Order: sequence, then C-alpha cells, then structure tokens
Amino acid sequence: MKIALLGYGKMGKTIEALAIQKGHTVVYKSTSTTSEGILSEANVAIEFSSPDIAIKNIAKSFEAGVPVVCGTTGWLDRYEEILKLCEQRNGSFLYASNFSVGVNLFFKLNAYAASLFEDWKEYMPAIEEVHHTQKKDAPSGTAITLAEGVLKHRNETDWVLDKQQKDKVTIKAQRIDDVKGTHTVTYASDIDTVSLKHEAHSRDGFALGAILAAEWLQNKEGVFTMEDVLFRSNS
Ligand SMILES: NC(=O)c1ccc[n+]([C@@H]2O[C@H](COP(=O)([O-])OP(=O)(O)OC[C@H]3O[C@@H](n4cnc5c(N)ncnc54)[C@H](O)[C@@H]3O)[C@@H](O)[C@H]2O)c1
Ligand SMILES: O=C(O)C1=N[C@H](C(=O)O)CCC1
Repeated sequence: MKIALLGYGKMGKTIEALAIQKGHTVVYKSTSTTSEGILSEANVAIEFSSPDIAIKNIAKSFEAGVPVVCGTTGWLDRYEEILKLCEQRNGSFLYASNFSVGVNLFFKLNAYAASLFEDWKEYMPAIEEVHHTQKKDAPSGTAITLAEGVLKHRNETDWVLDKQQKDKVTIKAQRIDDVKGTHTVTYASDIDTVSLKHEAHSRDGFALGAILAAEWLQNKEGVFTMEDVLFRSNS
C-alpha cells in the first residue's frame, strides 16, 4: 500500500515506522511547513495533524482522489461538512477518535457498563482523561466518545468539562508530562465505586489501528468507522 502521511509529528512518524515494517511505502508526507512526494500517487492518506488543519487536509485528499483515514481530534463540529464533501467526490473516509484495538474493545465494555448501571441511578458516572502537555484539544476525542456511550443510558443530556453540573456527565481532563493517553470511566455511589480504565503504554496501538483501517479501506467507497473495521466485516 502506498501511503500519504498528512501530518508528520508524533503520530505520523510512528505510523511511518510501523507501516514500513509491514511492507508499505510512504509516497507523500506533509507538515505545517513542508511537503514531499505526490499525494495523488497514494492509495490512502493517513491524517494526524491538528484540529484547525484536519478539514483542509481531508478536502485536499478527496480532490486528489485519495481515500482518507483521519485520527485528528477536536474538529468534529465540522464533521457534517466532510460527509457532504465525501459524497460529492465519491470519496472514502474513516474517522476514529481512537484507533487502538484495546480502546475500541474498551468502548464496548463502556457501553455494556452503561447499560448495566442504567437501572441503578445512585451510581454517578464520570470520565477522566490524562494526556501529555502538548495536546491541543480537551477533552480528548476518546473521552467524548466514552461520554456519548454513557449518555445513551442516562437522563443527563450532555457532558461538561472540568466541573460538576446538574444534568451533565463530568469529563475531567489532565495534562501531565509525556502521558500517552489514559481514560477512566467511574460509577460512584456513597457505598462504592466501580472503575474501568484503559492506559496506552506507547503510540504503537493508535498507529497500528490506523494502518489496519487504511488497509481495510482499500477499494471501499463511503464513510466508515472503526466499528466497521473491527466488528462488522473482515473483508
Ligand atoms: N485517533 C487516534 O487514535 C489518535 C491517537 C493519537 C493522536 N491523535 C490525534 O492526532 C493529532 C496529531 O497528534 P500528534 O501527537 O501526532 O501531534 P503532533 O503535534 O506531534 O503532530 C502534528 C503534525 O501535524 C502537522 N501539521 C500542522 N499543520 C499542518 C498542515 N497544514 N499540513 C500538514 N501537517 C500539518 C505538524 O507539522 C505536525 O507534524 C491530534 O489531534 C491528536 O489528538 C489521535
Ligand atoms: O495524543 C493524543 O493527542 C491522543 N489523542 C486522541 C484523543 O484525543 O482521544 C487519542 C489518544 C491520544
């Protein structure tokens, strides 16, 4: 597979190293200031840049006729625009707030826990995320996905960042040194607390999941998620 890397920071570099180990080649890469190679020669673009840049990079790939796997978080207020653009261009697009297989299994555990706690409203849910200090967005995309899973089974209407508010599920975001990504969902009552936790030890899980998604996206048209890659089809 010939890969374009849109964004060549911590994630772009990890993906490059692991993709080459898997026998793929990188034919294009871009940062905020440089680009090398020819985007239209790629079979797939893997986009890990920055919340303000993702839309431009995705649009550029559709224009070049290149399917896009996007892991950049913090731009989803413009998700509908991308869906329309993808349809207009007969493109292929796959976004995930977290590409790690472990986290995607954790999303399933989160949904199951939320359904179990649905009838026990004395347990208050809360989400905590910890990431490195260079992270631009808060809360993390993963924490938002977890909150959405919890909210499906609650009377609370939305999530709120770093405060307690009636009718909202709290997400607490912390930034500490080089933490790769830790997410905890808790259900706390006066009597006890139940916690579910995922802790990334490196960026390899995110990168390998993005490469898996890129391989899966070959010869497909439309809009997809990691749910499609991991749980709906093996082909
Ligand atoms: N979905 C996931 O599994 C997952 C995992 C890790 C990180 N992320 C997200 O991926 C994004 C990138 O993370 P990172 O740790 O690699 O960040 P980083 O800051 O290390 O790298 C960002 C890269 O984007 C580049 N960039 C900025 N403007 C650009 C432009 N105009 N064109 C092309 N590239 C441009 C920067 O030069 C840099 O190379 C963040 O939004 C982060 O939240 C998602
Ligand atoms: O390092 C980051 O930045 C990460 N971002 C994603 C998020 O916002 O959930 C995934 C975990 C790592």
